[in-house]
Amino acid sequence: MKSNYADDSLTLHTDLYQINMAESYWADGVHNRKAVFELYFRKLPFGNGYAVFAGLERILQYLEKFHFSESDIAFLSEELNYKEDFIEYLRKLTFTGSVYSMKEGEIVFANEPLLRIEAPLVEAQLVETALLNIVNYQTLIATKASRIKQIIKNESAAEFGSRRAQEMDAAIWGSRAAIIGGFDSTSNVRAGKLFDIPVSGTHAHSMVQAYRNEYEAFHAYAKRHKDCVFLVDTYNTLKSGVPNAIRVAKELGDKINFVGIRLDSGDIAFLSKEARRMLDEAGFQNAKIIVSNDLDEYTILNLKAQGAKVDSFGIGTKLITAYDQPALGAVYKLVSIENESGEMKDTIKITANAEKVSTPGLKEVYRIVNRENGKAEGDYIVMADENPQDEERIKMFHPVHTFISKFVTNFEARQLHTQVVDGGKVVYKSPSVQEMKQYAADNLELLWDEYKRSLNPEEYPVDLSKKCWDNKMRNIEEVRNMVHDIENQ
Ligand SMILES: Nc1ncnc2c1ncn2[C@@H]1O[C@H](COP(=O)(O)OP(=O)(O)OP(=O)(O)O)[C@@H](O)[C@H]1O
Ligand SMILES: O=P(O)(O)OC[C@H]1O[C@H](OP(=O)(O)OP(=O)(O)O)[C@H](O)[C@@H]1O
Ligand SMILES: O=C(O)c1cccnc1
Repeated sequence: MKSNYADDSLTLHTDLYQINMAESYWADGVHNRKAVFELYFRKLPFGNGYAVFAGLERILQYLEKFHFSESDIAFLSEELNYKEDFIEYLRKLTFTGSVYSMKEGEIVFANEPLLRIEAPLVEAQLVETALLNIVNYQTLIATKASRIKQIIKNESAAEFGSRRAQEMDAAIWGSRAAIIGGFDSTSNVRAGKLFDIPVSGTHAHSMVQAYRNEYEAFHAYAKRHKDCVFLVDTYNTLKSGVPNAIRVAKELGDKINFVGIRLDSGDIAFLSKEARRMLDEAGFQNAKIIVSNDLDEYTILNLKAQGAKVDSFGIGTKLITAYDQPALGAVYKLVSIENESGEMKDTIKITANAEKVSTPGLKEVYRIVNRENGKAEGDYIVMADENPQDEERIKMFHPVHTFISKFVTNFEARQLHTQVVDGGKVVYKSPSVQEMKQYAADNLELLWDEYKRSLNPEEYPVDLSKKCWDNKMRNIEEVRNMVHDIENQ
């Protein structure tokens, strides 16, 4: 590493092109035009029917501290040769905009804004990379954790992934995201300290190997630890590990709290059933069986189908690396910008793929909850000056296949965005991580089971209001006309 900069900041944690665009905006005098960007993803990960939003707390920390430090400025000026006048401008730059966001733990879907940034163009542009980086990872892991927990259901889930995470930041923030998604504990001690989340752990094969003798190793562990989980698969699970665990537990009696055993290899279904029988026969009906070894929602579902006797699952690699889908693919799109006369004008990004066309304008997202059954009918995106709660009956229709529609009455429209930053000041206090976890669990209750199943879930409706849809069509038409005019020039 070149140097340990004492004043290193996260402000340069951006793509070079953001700074290049910032320079052009500034030189052209449009940098302070008010811009509105939305952050959203287009497709749910893992084939899941919903996602769990996470990342806001780190975004707030980042935005609050957003400024170019002396060493940042020196790098831009001396190494990247930005001109002095622009450098002087950057020196004083902070984030002065406003941010509206989903709460962490919110159940979210494709094509709805998770965050809305309203800020001077240059500021909103410069923060894009970091915001996407944070939300893409944390939301992905919270979603994977929730998906796994949906299969686990009542048994406990421990996050064991630090050694396999994509470096240290991912381990720490991934542990936190796992708890938000429904996990009960993490093995990462620093995550426990930073986020006040439960830490849990057993011991590794190395301890048994170090003593060579399994029985002695368990004894040594029990000498210093009241709560004991013995890892029983170092030599032979059923012939040595489980008998040694039982022997030590019997010998030490009340001196320890024999929590149980951990299985980490072999046929977990078979071994767990046999181990359960042996523990029960020895009088340890309350001893728990913890299992680990490359687990994910698929293996866990399969183990359950085989009647495996498991009380707790330890899950590392496949959770923390989002093994089967390593990127969420959230994007950050400009939806409205101030023109030279100070009016806000919608902007749109068009592609040949109808699903990828952005939805222009300043918008709000509501969750439409049926008052009769307490279940969500879908999410409803409206223009900012609309309030669905003022209406008696709303028509919800699919934004691409518009013939798919339904009328909803007797509903509650819950606004999903909260203002979290106002004029550069953070105005939101993050709840505890445990509260976020509870919030996610409570909000999952709003969904019919059909949206929550892990295989081929039903598509949850995320619809546009008529006004929002008309506005989108008008913008598409305007762009078409513009392209047509250029073609005919
Ligand atoms: N009964 C089972 N049904 C389905 N999958 C299982 C079952 N038991 C174990 N598995 C899974 O099979 C995969 C392969 O386990 P494998 O047998 O290769 O591990 P191992 O060789 O015993 O242990 P190690 O990790 O030390 O190599 C793991 O993901 C494990 O969780
Ligand atoms: O399997 P994961 O879901 O990633 O969970 C974490 C794994 O980390 C530990 O073993 P380690 O990887 O150190 O060695 P092992 O694979 O040889 O058991 C532990 O015993 C788990 O198997
Ligand atoms: O505590 C454990 O058993 C543990 C922690 C991290 C990785 N594997 C296992």
